[in-house]
Amino acid sequence: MTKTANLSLRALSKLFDDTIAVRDLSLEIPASSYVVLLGPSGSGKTTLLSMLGGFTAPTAGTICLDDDDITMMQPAQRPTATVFQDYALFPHLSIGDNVGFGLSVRKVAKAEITRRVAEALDMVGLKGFEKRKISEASGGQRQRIALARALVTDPAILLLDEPLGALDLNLRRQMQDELRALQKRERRTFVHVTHDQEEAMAIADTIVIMKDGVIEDVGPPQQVYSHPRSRFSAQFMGESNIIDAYIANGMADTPLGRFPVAGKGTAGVAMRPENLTVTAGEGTVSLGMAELEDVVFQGSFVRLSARIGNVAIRLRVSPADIAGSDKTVEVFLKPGGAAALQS
Ligand SMILES: Nc1ncnc2c1ncn2[C@@H]1O[C@H](COP(=O)(O)OP(=O)(O)OP(=O)(O)O)[C@@H](O)[C@H]1O
Repeated sequence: MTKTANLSLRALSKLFDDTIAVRDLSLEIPASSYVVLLGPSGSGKTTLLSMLGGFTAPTAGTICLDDDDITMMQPAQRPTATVFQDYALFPHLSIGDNVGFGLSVRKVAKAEITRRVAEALDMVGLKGFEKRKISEASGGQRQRIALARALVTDPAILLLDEPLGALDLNLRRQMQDELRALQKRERRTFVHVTHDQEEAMAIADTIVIMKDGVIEDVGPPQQVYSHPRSRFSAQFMGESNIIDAYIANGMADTPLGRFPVAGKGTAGVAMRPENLTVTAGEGTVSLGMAELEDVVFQGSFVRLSARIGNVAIRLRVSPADIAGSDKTVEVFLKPGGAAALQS
């Protein structure tokens, strides 16, 4: 059985000279979960991952695995393994020797290394590849070899720093599915850094959105997407219409009228383009007449840019919905389509 443990980050901070890379960050990561750290460049994702892996010492705060404080433990001593963005494979060693490297360094017996390398290669779909050369491996295979090399040490926590950054889009999607399936099968915790919000939504159990070294939003993909905590989170997770509002008792008064909102914020309202429509239906609320400014066909859907008075909005509708419509359309909010923002 795979070892697995709850990870607790408590008031973690990291200062580099006068830069605060991570600021008083606390987070509970339950055992066996897939966590994705998402955020723009410079938001502190890599620094946080590096503190989890033991490569960067926190300036303050603690990292605990269940009841063990591992904050100051050396990388090789802690039950973590890291897959680096560039994979850091040794080109002159065989695939098997690359995967077994960490075990040889730890002086594990040869027969056991052979067995565990075979197991790790099997986990990533490269059974029997031990003797092949790294130079013969494709981009996707290199990615899997790097994964196997991390998994061979039997880590409770696997840390992945932009693991799919070097792959083209199709392979990236395939590897996203494989990573998620591997994590579910192995039941280890994966902490995966990316700045790609689609990747985060495709694989995470929990998305942690970072900005300026702090957690801006956290939760399951559906929640972070449909009920973003802040304007930044709403915009970072894809297109969103954000409007000012006075919110009380689940109702928002806005320049587009009064309608129900979900969530407990008071700082504004976010509406995803797919939650606005040009056809009335059960439970829809009219937001008024809009002037269409741009119509872009994208195959299965159409993107509309429009203006209701002086409020610019974006909609995503089905091609049939706007067939034959003229420059002016009535815009409706779908039920549950507006989320209240906390900041
Ligand atoms: N070794 C270092 N020395 C000085 N400043 C650093 C160091 N490492 C990171 N920083 C700074 O800390 C902040 C956070 O950087 P970090 O690399 O953790 O962000 P990131 O979210 O991983 O960004 P990216 O997506 O570009 O990798 C940035 O302002 C960065 O310049």
